[in-house]
Amino acid sequence: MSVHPASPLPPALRRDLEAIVGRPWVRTALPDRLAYDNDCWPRGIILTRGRRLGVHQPSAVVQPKDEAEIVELVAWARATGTPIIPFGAGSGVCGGTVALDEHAIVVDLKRLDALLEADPQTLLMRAQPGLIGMNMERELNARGLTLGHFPSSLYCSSVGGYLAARSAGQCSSLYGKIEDMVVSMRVVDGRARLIDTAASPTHPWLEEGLAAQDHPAQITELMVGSEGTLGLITEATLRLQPRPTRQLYRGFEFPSLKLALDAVREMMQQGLRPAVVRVYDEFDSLISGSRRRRGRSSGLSPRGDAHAPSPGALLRGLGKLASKKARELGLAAPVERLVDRAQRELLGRAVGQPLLINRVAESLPAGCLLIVGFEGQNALIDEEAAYARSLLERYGVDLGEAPGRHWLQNRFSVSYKQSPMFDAGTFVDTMEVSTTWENVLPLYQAVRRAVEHEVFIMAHFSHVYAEGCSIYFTFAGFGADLDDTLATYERTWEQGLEAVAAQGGSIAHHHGVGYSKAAFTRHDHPGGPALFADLKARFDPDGILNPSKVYR
Ligand SMILES: Cc1cc2nc3c(=O)[nH]c(=O)nc-3n(C[C@H](O)[C@H](O)[C@H](O)COP(=O)(O)OP(=O)(O)OC[C@H]3O[C@@H](n4cnc5c(N)ncnc54)[C@H](O)[C@@H]3O)c2cc1C
Repeated sequence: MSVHPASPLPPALRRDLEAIVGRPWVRTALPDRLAYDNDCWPRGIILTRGRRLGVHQPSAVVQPKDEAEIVELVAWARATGTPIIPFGAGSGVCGGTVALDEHAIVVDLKRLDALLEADPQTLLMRAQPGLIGMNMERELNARGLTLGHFPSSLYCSSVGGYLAARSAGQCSSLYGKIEDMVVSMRVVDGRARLIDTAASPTHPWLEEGLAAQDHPAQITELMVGSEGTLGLITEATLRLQPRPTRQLYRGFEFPSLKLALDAVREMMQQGLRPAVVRVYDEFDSLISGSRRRRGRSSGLSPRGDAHAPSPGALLRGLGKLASKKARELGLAAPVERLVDRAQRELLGRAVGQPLLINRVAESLPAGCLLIVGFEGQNALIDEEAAYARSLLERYGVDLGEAPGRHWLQNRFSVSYKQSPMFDAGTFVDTMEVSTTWENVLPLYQAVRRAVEHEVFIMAHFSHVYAEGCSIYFTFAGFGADLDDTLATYERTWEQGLEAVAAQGGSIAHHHGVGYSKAAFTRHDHPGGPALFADLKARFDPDGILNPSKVYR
């Protein structure tokens, strides 16, 4: 392991930065730079576990305290040609905050963490970008309010990060994605101009012949999802909701994935608005324990949110699969016991046999689990939930409230259990794509076929709309050594995203693009590169803001 300990930031530039934000808020020591070497991009985690450190370390980490300091920082970066990477909480999973140039500085916005206003009358709030989601929710809840935005990373992600990456929370079917919640923003662009998208007559855009005050919403639209490439978000005004007093969550089981998806599609197209809809494919359902029979539903234990399965869950699932297969093959009890004894060893190797396991999982006559939840203030919710229940029972079996309650209680608990898998030399990652209903199953199959030789893969379907839904693939794999693991990881992403593009799906739904998917964005928007170049010329003519992200 060799890491260059000294920052390449020249002393004179360091002094400039100290003059802007104060000495304690400029960090150039190796441990500080290594702390920002990666966000939650699994490729970076593979590198770290393989002791290959410092690949993407910035030259400095700077923490401004307010908008004025951010304006000064951007002006300084323009003058010195220094790339700037905005940083919220670093929970992004696409390498959106990694430094690709050793002179880049990270601008960490966590000191701007105030909830400035939350008005129960207008149901609007103003927040600074560094406010962590869970802290915000606690403050709002104390006032009887909620934003309604619950990404699984709620405890470790920020308001600015949500807006910059077009995030989606678990309750997006009711409350929308973050772009549906934002009213306006304050942004410092790459020319060091402060843009208030609620617009003022003296807006600098007027000089360029663009009447910003006539198009405030459009500027907000451009900035949401721009992932720090067009501006640093310094404040946002967002719509609030009264905190729900009623939460009705249930589980259902369907004989096939197709029937589960048909049921959900009909529910959405009839105009029902559940807060949460999550259909798990056969293997994910098996891991979730959906194979219990009706009437024993109190023992069900669907996983919380599935950013990635824990190694235990994955191995238990593989174990269930092996025993089930043994029973189906009519193996006598002693043989089954033998299978059991061999299981641990076999399961350890199973992750190395992705094609075999993927195909066995496909041949299972397993059912599919659905978690569906309704939230609100009054009896209308009871009626909507009852109507949904009768609709869903035409396709599948009601498992009662227990699976729904269990999911609700554990919805933030699973996502943090990936480390042991990386420690064991395997990797786990997720690929969230989206498409319209007629293409959901073909896209699901196309991606499975494309990567089934490389990794073990399963999926759930959430963030549903009248016209389609997102597919959230979880995959796990490993290689003989670090380089082999990286090669498997990269082949999986490339083959997976090529399959998504060829099948006409969108390569991202809510994790953003970052660096990892930037080479594929052109598939989603054929005219995109030219449009993006035009936007860069307007907002960031020197290309200092988060270079090589979103498009490359
Ligand atoms: C366990 C886990 C679960 C997750 N679950 C979900 C989920 O359910 N839904 C979901 O949508 N995502 C999820 N994510 C992904 C991630 O949490 C989101 O992308 C989130 O929006 C990132 O917020 P952050 O504050 O951590 O941003 P960061 O990772 O710090 O930054 C993300 C991007 O936004 C830019 N950026 C950050 N702040 C600003 C700013 N103020 N101005 C301009 N640009 C900025 C960065 O440069 C970067 O490009 C999950 C991640 C993990 C690790």
